[in-house]
Amino acid sequence: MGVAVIKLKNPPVNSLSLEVLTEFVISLEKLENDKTFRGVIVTSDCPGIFSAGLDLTEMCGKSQAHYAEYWRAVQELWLRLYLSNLVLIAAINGVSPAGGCLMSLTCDYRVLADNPKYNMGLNETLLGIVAPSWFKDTLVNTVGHRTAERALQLGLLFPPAEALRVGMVDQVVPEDQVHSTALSVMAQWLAVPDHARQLTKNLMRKPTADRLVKQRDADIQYFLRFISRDSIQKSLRVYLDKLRQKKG
Ligand SMILES: CCCCCC/C=C/CC(=O)SCCNC(=O)CCNC(=O)[C@H](O)C(C)(C)COP(=O)(O)OP(=O)(O)OC[C@H]1O[C@@H](n2cnc3c(N)ncnc32)[C@H](O)[C@@H]1OP(=O)(O)O
Repeated sequence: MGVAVIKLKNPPVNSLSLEVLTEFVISLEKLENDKTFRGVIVTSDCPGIFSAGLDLTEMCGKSQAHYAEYWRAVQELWLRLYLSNLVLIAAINGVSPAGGCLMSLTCDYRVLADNPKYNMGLNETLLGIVAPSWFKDTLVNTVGHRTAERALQLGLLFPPAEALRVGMVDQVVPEDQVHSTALSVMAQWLAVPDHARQLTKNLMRKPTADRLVKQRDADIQYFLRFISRDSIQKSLRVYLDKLRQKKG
């Protein structure tokens, strides 16, 4: 039925490095241009981890030019996913904090494996950083304003039952059924004529996407100022050190 599977593979945690973002955009572009494909299942090849989100090492101790290039790539992937003409279904087979969660929120439907470890949410505040307005918009459009406000301020990571309750995911299923469920949901979405579904998706999402499109450069400048602050760099370093020391 013309369904591709994109399996994120950047061990150990599928962090969204510049290379991963760039490759993802290229893969999507190819699929969008190949009329034999009408849908994509986005999933992970890393056991227990859908994606650890943006690659913190790309945002720490690098040059301004690097931060700008990185942030443009983050914007690009979000825009491509959010406005994709393809049906996108996230088969979430692992934990998905921050950018990992965002990626799934851009999809049309989310199936999450029922494992209490597989938390998801936008936890940026816990790192001492702030989710950009378009991250916030994506969450608000999915779970509503009040739930998003509380989740964003507290940096909440929701276990599967909670994620389902607040509408962050559409279905929670046993781990071994995530892929088959995504496939059967895909069949349902593909039963709708493409042009009508695509125009409707665009109608729902374009106003949100346009807000970023109209101010992409300003958004990059804001990111540069924010990420270059000593206090933010320090917060990121402390957070990364904590992650690294966990093993020791
Ligand atoms: C104005 C605009 C402001 C911009 C704001 C930008 C917004 C940010 C969005 C983001 O996505 S920030 C990233 C947020 N991500 C997280 O908080 C997740 C952090 N990671 C974890 O919680 C855990 O690693 C995990 C995903 C639950 C997996 O746990 P596990 O025990 O399996 O693995 P670890 O031992 O913790 O990690 C292995 C290895 O990977 C490194 N690592 C983990 N996450 C990241 C990451 N996001 N980026 C880069 N590297 C990461 C971790 O340090 C370990 O490294 P080594 O010790 O092996 O060197």
